[in-house]
Amino acid sequence: MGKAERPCADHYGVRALSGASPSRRAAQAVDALRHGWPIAIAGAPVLLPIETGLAPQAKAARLLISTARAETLRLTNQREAARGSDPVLIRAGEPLDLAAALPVADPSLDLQTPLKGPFLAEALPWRQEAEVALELARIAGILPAFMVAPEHGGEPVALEAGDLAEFADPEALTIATRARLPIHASEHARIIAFRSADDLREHVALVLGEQDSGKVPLVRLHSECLTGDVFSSLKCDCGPQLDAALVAMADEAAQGGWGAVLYLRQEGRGIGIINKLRAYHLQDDGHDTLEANRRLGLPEEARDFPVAARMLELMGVSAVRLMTNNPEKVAALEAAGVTVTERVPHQLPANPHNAHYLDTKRDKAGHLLR
Ligand SMILES: Nc1nc2c(ncn2[C@@H]2O[C@H](COP(=O)(O)OP(=O)(O)OP(=O)(O)O)[C@@H](O)[C@H]2O)c(=O)[nH]1
Ligand SMILES: [Zn+2]
Repeated sequence: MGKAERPCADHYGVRALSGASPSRRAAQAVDALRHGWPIAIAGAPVLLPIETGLAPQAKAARLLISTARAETLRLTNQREAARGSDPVLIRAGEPLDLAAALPVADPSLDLQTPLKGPFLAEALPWRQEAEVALELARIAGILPAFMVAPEHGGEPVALEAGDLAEFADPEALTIATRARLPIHASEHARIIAFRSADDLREHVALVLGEQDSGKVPLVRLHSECLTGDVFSSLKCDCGPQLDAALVAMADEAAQGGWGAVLYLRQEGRGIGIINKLRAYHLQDDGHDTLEANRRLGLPEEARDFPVAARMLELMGVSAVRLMTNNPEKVAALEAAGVTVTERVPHQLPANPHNAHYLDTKRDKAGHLLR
């Protein structure tokens, strides 16, 4: 990279960090990306998010995208990096503004907008920092694509690559409050709300039955699905699974046991509602649920199950009977120190709109579905 192209070259890699704690710096970086402001990860050039970028004068010849996106643009091949969410540095023939860079980031523009190529893939000496940048974009719910060292990109928020681990640390989670919550399945349900200082996603647990019964509870980890949970979307099985889990727990409570639904704010397997809806658009073009995430340059699975283990710990639960068809959930809870005494299958009837989705979960994601 030529020195003249680096704004603030004197500070490259040694940008002054604020006095904030590491997890707060990561939170500020997520906030910055969501707002369209640049970030500066120590050891890497300034990065401006292409989707949200608020810098009309910004221009850059280099862009940071994901492997999957680079494959679509025919800039790399699968052998170079196995995961679609791995970072790739590309260079355009001439500097691009944000409008010209957007089609590089957004697969929904593939057909309607010609790319300002040609692009060349370049060596990426700051790979770890680039991985952190793409992960911060995922957490912010934006497309994982950046202008690299843009001119006129604006004042960046500084952080270190290691700050992300502190931000994601489940130990930061605490119980914020509890309340009685009569629900359709049980008039005696209770709700517990959790939060952590920097990660703004607030998880909740719904508890049915008496915890002091001494029985191992029936537990369901339910990942947020706005479309399925609220609008009863037929594209997935989330809504019926949630309803059936609550009914099963009410039955359990009626028999002297108890159950808990942990409602995890990890919409779209962790990519956020907007990127999930982008994935739905790609699914309408024939891609399956995993390919669609990949084409967006996002992980196929980005949920954080250790946070669920932490919720159980805060509730005083060390062993569960887990309602799931997903062996990864069992493995993740056990890895985080929770004993899973039994996996309770949780399969609901398919419909014409979700049959292919369920087949993909069974055939490609290893879910134990018949
Ligand atoms: N990215 C993406 N997320 C989806 C899609 N369909 C459902 N989801 C999300 O997937 C999550 C539910 O995960 P599933 O894979 O259906 O089920 P699971 O929780 O892993 O497994 P079970 O415990 O067996 O139900 C929710 O966060 C949904 O929002 C999709 O097509 N794309
Ligand atoms: Zn769903």
